[in-house]
Amino acid sequence: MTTFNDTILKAFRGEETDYTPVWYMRQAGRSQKEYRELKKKYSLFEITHQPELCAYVTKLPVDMYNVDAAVLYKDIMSPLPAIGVDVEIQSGIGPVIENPIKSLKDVEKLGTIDPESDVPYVLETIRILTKEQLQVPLIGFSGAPFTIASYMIEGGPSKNYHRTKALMYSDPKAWFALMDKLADMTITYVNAQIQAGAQAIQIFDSWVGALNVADYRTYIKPIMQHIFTELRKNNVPLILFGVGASHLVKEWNDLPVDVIGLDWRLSIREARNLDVTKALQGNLDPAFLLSDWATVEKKVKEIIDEGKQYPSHVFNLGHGVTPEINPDRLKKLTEFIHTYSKQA
Ligand SMILES: O=C(O)CCc1c2[nH]c(c1CC(=O)O)Cc1[nH]c(c(CC(=O)O)c1CCC(=O)O)Cc1[nH]c(c(CC(=O)O)c1CCC(=O)O)Cc1[nH]c(c(CCC(=O)O)c1CC(=O)O)C2
Repeated sequence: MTTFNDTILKAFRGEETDYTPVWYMRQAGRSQKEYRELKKKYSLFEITHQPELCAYVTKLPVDMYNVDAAVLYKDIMSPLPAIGVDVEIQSGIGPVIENPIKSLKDVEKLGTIDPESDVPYVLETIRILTKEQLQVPLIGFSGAPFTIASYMIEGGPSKNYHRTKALMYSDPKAWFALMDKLADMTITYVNAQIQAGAQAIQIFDSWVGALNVADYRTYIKPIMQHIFTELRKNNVPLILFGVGASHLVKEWNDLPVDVIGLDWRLSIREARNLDVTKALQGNLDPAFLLSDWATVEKKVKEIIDEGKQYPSHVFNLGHGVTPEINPDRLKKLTEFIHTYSKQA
């Protein structure tokens, strides 16, 4: 019987580790053929509503790639039906919301989440994984208010978030009411994941990089401060991640988080030069995984070397695994990260 490997939790907490631990955003599903077979029969929501099946999908990459953590298979949209938002994931489009938020009146109609009755299957999946199946930590997650709000206001994926920003600028009352509702949802939902057994949490603020620093401070930072202050009471590591948000990393560094997740736009060295003091996670551009192996190796060594000069770094991609990435590549990459970082 193998023993529980908590290396990644140490790294999340800023402690030094024997090697650089690694997990990949969107490591579950996507490129795996076992998952694609399942997807012929079931939708994302159908999988996540069946705890045994969802646990299987979550654990698959841990077994296949030997990564140092599992990340729960579900979407950032998963808790929305509980607060009264009709969301559907449409193939080729992404999440689609029929009745977008337009005003304070719409915000006031939103309800609250009661995880034990609204999403019992999420909690059951976590229990199965952490009590029975995993020998590595399970990372739970939630979307952050800006990113979730962008889908709720735009009605689906967006390129420029114009409707979202227009509501934010023109109707602060509606905006802050929406932020408060989503902050409450996030806190309640994440607390329940932790109580069920999740050992670390990533908050995806994937699209907040669309805001400038001044607007981040006015419209978002106080809400994020509140969320992380509440979540911190659980004493599990907290990771904050966003895409195209290099200009915000100094703001993030002020928040009570343990780890900052970088995409590929800012190197680990550059982040340190900006006086970012938190543990860092990242940041191989997923595009490298479609390159020849020598090119991958060179870049990965560079990232590990930069991370090694500071006490803690968790390897990850700069954003999620894309469906066309060959699973063998992820297996080889994980092996290389483990071996090289032990020697470096
Ligand atoms: O697959 C896509 O990314 C396209 C559709 C899309 C989804 N959520 C979405 C998007 C992007 C958008 O349209 O804005 C919207 C979405 N989901 C998510 C994020 C956060 C992020 O990645 O920055 C975002 C926003 C940013 C982004 O698109 O990358 C997070 C997410 N979705 C999902 C997971 C779980 C997982 O992959 O294990 C996770 C998070 C955990 C992790 O990183 O591992 C799962 C998910 N969401 C979704 C799908 C496709 C399901 C289907 O086609 O039936 C799937 C499953 C799959 O990839 O096979 C739908």
